Amino acid sequence: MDAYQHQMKLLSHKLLHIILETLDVTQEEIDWAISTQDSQQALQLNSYPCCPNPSLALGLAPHTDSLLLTLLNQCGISGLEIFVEGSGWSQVQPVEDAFVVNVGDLLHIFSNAKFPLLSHRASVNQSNHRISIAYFHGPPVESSVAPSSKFQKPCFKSLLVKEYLSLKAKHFSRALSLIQT
Ligand SMILES: O=C(O)CCC(=O)C(=O)O
Ligand SMILES: [Fe+2]
Repeated sequence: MDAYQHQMKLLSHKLLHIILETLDVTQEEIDWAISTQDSQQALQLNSYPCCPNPSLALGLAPHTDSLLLTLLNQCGISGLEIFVEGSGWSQVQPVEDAFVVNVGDLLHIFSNAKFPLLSHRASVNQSNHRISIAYFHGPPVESSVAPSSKFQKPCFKSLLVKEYLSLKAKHFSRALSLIQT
């Protein structure tokens, strides 16, 4: 598990570098997102046992991920669903040797909403016990999050990362609207 987490950390740093370069942000901001000291990282193992009637149950309720970036491994069994405006919930089929990369709330804020969030959930199935592995990467909890300084009209207020996370814990999907300018 430690080796897996280490590889996820390296991959999330590489991806964030590429993503942030497209925003043309400052080196200081890149350091904030990727800084190795005090950055948040967590590996979450999700376990969804078989369910006799999947239409009556959900594995994981709809949500957006809170940190900057998530690397999700579906371990070969489908179950992840995303909400697409206009067409509703649709399944994300697992692709061999590939991860699902989710933009988290903090990256949405930092990109001044340029990178959209996708609400997602996990369904259960009758025949397979499903496991998924989510790796979450975020900046230090004591740092501040705000739209990058390159945006002249920030659409979110600045606040501490830990303040945003407690707003999210209390207000779930309404947290973002509470910090809109
Ligand atoms: O199990 C899945 O496919 C989704 C997991 C997830 O969204 C999460 O852990 O945040
Ligand atoms: Fe998630």
